Amino acid sequence: MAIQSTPTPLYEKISLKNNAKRAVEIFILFLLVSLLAYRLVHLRDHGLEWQVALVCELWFTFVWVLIVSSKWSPVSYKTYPERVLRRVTELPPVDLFVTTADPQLEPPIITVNTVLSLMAVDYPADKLACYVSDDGCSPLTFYSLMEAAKFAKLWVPFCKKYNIQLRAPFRYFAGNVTKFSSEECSSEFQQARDTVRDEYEKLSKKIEGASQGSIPFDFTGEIAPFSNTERSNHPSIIKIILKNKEGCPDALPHLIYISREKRAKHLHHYKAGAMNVLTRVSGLMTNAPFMLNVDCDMYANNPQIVLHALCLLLGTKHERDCAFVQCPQIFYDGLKDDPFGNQLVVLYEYLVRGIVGIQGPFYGGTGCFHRRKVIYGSWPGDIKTKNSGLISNGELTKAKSLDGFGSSKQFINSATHALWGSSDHTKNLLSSLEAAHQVASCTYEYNTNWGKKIGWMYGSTTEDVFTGLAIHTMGWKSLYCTPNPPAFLGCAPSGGPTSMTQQKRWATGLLEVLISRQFPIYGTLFVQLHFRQCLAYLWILTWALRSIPEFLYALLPAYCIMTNSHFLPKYFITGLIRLVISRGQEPTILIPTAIFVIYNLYYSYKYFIIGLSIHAWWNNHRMQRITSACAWSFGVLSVILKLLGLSATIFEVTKKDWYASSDDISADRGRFNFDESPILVPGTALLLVHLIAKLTMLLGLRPQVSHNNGSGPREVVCTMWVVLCFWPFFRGLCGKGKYGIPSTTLMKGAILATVVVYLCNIHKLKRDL
Ligand SMILES: O=c1ccn([C@@H]2O[C@H](COP(=O)(O)OP(=O)(O)O[C@H]3O[C@H](CO)[C@@H](O)[C@H](O)[C@H]3O)[C@@H](O)[C@H]2O)c(=O)[nH]1
Ligand SMILES: [Mn+2]
Repeated sequence: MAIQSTPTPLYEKISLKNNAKRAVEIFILFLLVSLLAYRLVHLRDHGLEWQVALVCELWFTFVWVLIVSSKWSPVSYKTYPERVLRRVTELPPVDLFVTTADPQLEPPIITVNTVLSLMAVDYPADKLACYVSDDGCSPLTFYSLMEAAKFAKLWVPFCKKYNIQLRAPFRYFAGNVTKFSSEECSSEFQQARDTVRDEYEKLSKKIEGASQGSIPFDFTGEIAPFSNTERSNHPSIIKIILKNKEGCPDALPHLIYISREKRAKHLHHYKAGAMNVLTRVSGLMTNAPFMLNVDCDMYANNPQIVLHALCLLLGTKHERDCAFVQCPQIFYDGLKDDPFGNQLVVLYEYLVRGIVGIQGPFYGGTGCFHRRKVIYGSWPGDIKTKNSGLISNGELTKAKSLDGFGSSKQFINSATHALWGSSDHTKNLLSSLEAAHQVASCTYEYNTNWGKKIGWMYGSTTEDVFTGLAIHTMGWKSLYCTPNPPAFLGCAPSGGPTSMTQQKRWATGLLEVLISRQFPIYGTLFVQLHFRQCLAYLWILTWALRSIPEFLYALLPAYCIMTNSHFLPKYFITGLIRLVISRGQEPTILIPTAIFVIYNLYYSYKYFIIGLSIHAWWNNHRMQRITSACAWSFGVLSVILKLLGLSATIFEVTKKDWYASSDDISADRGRFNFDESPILVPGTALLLVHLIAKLTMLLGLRPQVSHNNGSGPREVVCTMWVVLCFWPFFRGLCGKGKYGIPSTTLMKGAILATVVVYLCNIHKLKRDL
């Protein structure tokens, strides 16, 4: 692709100022340090409570330092797609990847909509190829895609002709579009719209019928390869569903279905494995220098997104400044005030925008445009020196190519082409089919660098952060693309077990990265990872570990009430009042109070300035405590089990809810729900412990201690706070059906709570003796 030289850049970098916030952050840090100092000085006069509190607070300070230092360079980019069209003499090809894994958890109609939205983006169709990876090996998914391809012949021209903005049909037809352009009011348009709508309804009925089994597959014709296949035991199936008519930019892009070979004895590495197969097969078939990857539920919401991303990919002076372009994860039909705290708005607005000014956003697994050569393991310096250790004289050396890229000669040729633009590469879909089957086989990666130095990294259930970290460690930068309307929209998991399982997978995967060969501190000391980028990575990679101090800290007030002791400096509340009245009697109580107040004010202020409500802040704060206690603690557990060799970590696919119409959405959708999975036990137990503590206090069952040395209003306020944070569980105690905590979970929680209460009392007795 040649870029004509013109002075107008394709994007504009906007640095956002936030000096006031910095001042508050430094102030809180100062307070935290003072609290720690106070604790240290008085540690000898107090017991276990103070030691535990000190360790937890040390940890919180560390986490605070990490987050504060890494989000101080907030940057935004404004992109100008029309300039790409003007400046670039020839638009580069882009390969589009969609992954799906389970037709039950991920209804094919969702995948179909994502695929349709991608096929309809504003970009010459002969430059696009859409690859769908199906890890479920499902005839249903394949059938749905074939039907979708027929519908696409109507849908794509319709969108382009009338410049429709929403190109995922289910959203377009569900939306109550109120504003029509003059063209859209014409009767011709209305007629076209009605036809397309009827066809879409037919399509969704067909897919629905097939999902419910009312259309039996006869396993003949195109579907024949699916007969006698099992999900985890089948040969590779690669089907060209649609083929772009050679060089016809107004037709449809290629659409290719891939179900890689799976055999029981061979590891398949979940999504990372699927991405690597997609990379290889697309390398053979189209070999585009850029690749977009989305989850099956993330449809393209901005039809110009490919152009926006190209502004950044082609606009930087040096390629090393943009290894990949990440768009934020945004969700459609987001519930009001984010009751499950999973819309990630503040995370993206603050932390991610902050690190954009350092080395760039983390790779988030979806909504990301990659440079193919970066995925092939090339280093930023290779651009100049053409020497990556894998390559000599622009050709892959024979010995190295074998353990690097695998044994397919055709693929190695295509990789050479992708890396250096040399060597012949035929881009013929049909002629590459045989080689495509070879590279999609489950043995292809043996003795190669796939998953180690090339492609998506293996060994973590968050292959995305792992792969992004590897790229940043090599010294590449990444850029953040936030066009308006948002680039991609996806489906947020519902609250309760689904959301917890997702968080558990994230915490597990991140911890796996932390203990992997990509340890960020090593990357900073010996490779090219920037120091503050390393801090940002540490912040996210230690999510799971945070559950331990948080759990203990949450237990402390209950422990103190039951044993009639205290963990906060004396006169927490009364002292404050006395301080105000008589000025300066007990300055120490100011420290924890100020930290608590400022921390919460500061966080709620963040929500406030990006236009979210205080309620949204509270929901997020509360869910953060629940997630930490339930999901993240299980993350630690699963990594420990993995280290002990007792069980492997697995990628559990998140269930995607499908609502055919807005009438299906129940009013209780924002209510936390429960099932019998053990992940909800820690939260239940924590709540029970606090309720027991309150009860012992009310019934006067606590041991007596000398005046002023026991627990007081400060601990009571703290338990109240914990109970408020775990309010969904409290409601679950008396809820019914899926909104109530099932009796088995309650039983397990009660046993755990009893153990904790018992241990507290034993400890107290020992101390008194
Ligand atoms: O064996 C598998 C498992 C999953 N997937 C696909 O991976 C994607 C993400 O799975 P999902 O269950 O939706 O996970 P989320 O937690 O919603 O995904 C986030 O977190 C993942 C890492 O944990 C990233 O891979 C995702 O891109 C990111 O959106 C989906 O398209 C799946 O179809 C596969 O292709 N093969
Ligand atoms: Mn998802």
